Amino acid sequence: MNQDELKAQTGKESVKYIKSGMIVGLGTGSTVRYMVDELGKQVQAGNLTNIIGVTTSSRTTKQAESLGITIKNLDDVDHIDLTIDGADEISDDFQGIKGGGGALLWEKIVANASDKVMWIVDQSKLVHKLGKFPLPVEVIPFGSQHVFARLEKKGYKPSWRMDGDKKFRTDENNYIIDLHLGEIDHPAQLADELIHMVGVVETGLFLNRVNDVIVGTNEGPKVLHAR
Ligand SMILES: O=C(CO)[C@H](O)[C@H](O)COP(=O)(O)O
Repeated sequence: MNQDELKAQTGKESVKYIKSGMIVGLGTGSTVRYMVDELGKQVQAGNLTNIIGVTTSSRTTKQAESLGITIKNLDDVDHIDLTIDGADEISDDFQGIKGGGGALLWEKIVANASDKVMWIVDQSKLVHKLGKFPLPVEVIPFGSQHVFARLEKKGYKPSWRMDGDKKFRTDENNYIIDLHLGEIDHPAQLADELIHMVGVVETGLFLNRVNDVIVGTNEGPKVLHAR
């Protein structure tokens, strides 16, 4: 199976964990698109009822609403039962890098409000150590060139996330700086250092945040329990 077929497999499989009446966090990305498509089908068929979705990006909101899934703002619900989201890398000890799609800030806020978090990935996302995938760091535009320079001085090999010939803008109108780090030996220490840099809003390091992972493999979907 190619990567896209594996993404479709895990996306579809994850909908089996959604039950009628649930408030569901809907992630962002190409794997999540398959999950939202399948959820839409189940809602339209009447197999899943009273589902409320809380989205992690304007892109997912648009897709979910077009399929007839009821969407509420995070502040209009008191909790989320289950959030299903993609990931860019997952290490042996279930730490993750997210934000390849630029939605890391809302994704982390939604994950924090969730009773359970499930990541859906194809097998290529499983790594021994994090860091091959560039680490996204969301920064506010004001003074961001100085943040960039500081990251460069630290040897973190930053690059601006681009959208054509303009800097990419997140749903909060911020920029993303991607760090090309190579293997990250101490992710918690790095997350702590980055979040304390003035101007940094959030990082794509998702540490101790996932409960279950569904991996799309050639032998079918595999469920891994993180905690
Ligand atoms: O974190 C994300 C978006 O901000 C995505 O979940 C992550 O980039 C994985 O995307 P895809 O399923 O397209 O590979």
